[in-house]
Amino acid sequence: MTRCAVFGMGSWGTAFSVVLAEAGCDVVMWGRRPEQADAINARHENEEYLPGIALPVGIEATTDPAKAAEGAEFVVLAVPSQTLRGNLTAWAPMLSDDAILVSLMKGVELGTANRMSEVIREVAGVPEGRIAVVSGPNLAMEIAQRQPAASVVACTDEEVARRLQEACHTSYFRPYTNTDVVGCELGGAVKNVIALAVGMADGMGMGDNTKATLITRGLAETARLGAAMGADAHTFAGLAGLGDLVATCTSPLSRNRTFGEKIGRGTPIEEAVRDSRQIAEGFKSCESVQMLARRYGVEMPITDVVVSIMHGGKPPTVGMALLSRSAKPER
Ligand SMILES: NC(=O)C1=CN([C@@H]2O[C@H](COP(=O)(O)OP(=O)(O)OC[C@H]3O[C@@H](n4cnc5c(N)ncnc54)[C@H](O)[C@@H]3O)[C@@H](O)[C@H]2O)C=CC1
Ligand SMILES: O=C(CO)COP(=O)(O)O
Repeated sequence: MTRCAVFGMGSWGTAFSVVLAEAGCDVVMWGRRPEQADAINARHENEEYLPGIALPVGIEATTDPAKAAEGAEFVVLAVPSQTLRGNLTAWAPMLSDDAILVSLMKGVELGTANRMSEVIREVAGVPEGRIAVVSGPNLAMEIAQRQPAASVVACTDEEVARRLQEACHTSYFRPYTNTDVVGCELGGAVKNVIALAVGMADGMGMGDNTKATLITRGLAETARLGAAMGADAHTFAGLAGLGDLVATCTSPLSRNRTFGEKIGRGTPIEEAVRDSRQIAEGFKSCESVQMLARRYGVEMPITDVVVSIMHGGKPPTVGMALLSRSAKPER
C-alpha cells in the first residue's frame, strides 16, 4: 500500500487525505493541535474545517511529524504558503531519502517571490523531479462531499506525475498529468489575487459584465507573467488556469473571493483580516506576484490595483479605474 503523509490538517489537507485514502493509500495526517488530532482519530471527522464530512476510518492523525513522515512515499504539504519555509526546515530531516514532495499550496513567498516548489527545493534540497504540485478547481468542501472534479498533478518528471496521478485518482477526483510546474503554480497563486478583485466588484454591487471582464483580463495578465517565466501557454487554458480561476472567482466557498467581497462592502482591511479564521492566500501573495511582475517586466494592472487596496491604503473604488485605462488592442 502506498504510504502518504499529509502535513496540514486544514480544509484542503483533510479533503485531499480523503481522496488519497479512497484511492487506496495509507494516510497519516499531521497537525499542530493535539485536540484536533484526537478528535479526528476518535470521531473520523474534522469538525472545525469540514463539518459533517465522514473521513475514511483508515486516516490517522498525529501531532508528531516524524510519525507522519515515517516511510512516506508521498509527503503532501498543505500549510499556509508563508509558513512553509519554517515548517519544512523542521520536517526535512525526517523525510525518506526518496520521498516525493507534493505541494497543495497556492501562494508565492513574500520577500523572495519564490514559488512553493522553489521553497521546497531550497529547504529540503531535493531535485525538481521529486517535487510535484496539485492544482485545479478544487474547493475543499466540494471535493470532501465527493462531488466530481478534475485537477492537475504537475512534475517535471512525467513518471513521478503518473505515480502521483495513480495515488490520488478516485471515481470523483480525476487528476491529469502535466510537466509545466511553473504554469500550474502561477495559475493557482494568481487566481487568488484575481478572486480578491472579483470579490471586491461583487461587494460594490457590480454585475456580471464587470466580473467577467476581471476574470478574462486576470487570465490575460497571469498568462503574460507565465510566458515571461517560461510556462506553457496551454496550462492557463486548462484546469490549473481558467478552471481554477472560474471556480474561485465565482464560488461563495472561496476565502479569497469572500475576503474581497467584504472589502468591497466597506469592511476595513484590518477587521477583515482579524475575522478570517482561514487563510486568503491572495492577501499576502499579491505583493509577491507584483514582485515577480516587476522582476520579469510584465504589466499586471489588476494585481497592481489589488496590492494598492490591500496594502497601500487605497479604497476599493480605485479598482474601477482599471476599466477607464486607455483603449488598446486585446492581447
Ligand atoms: N481550501 C481549499 O479549497 C483549497 C486550498 N488550497 C491551498 O491549500 C493551502 C492550504 O489551505 P487550506 O487547507 O484550505 O487552509 P486552512 O486555513 O483550511 O488550513 C490551514 C492549516 O494550516 C494550519 N496552520 C496555520 N498556521 C500554521 C503554521 N504556522 N504552521 C503549521 N500549520 C499552520 C492551520 O491550523 C490549519 O490546519 C493553501 O495554500 C490554499 O491556497 C488549494 C486548493 C483548494
Ligand atoms: O484554491 C481553491 C479552489 O481551487 C480555494 O480557493 P480559496 O483559497 O479562495 O478558498
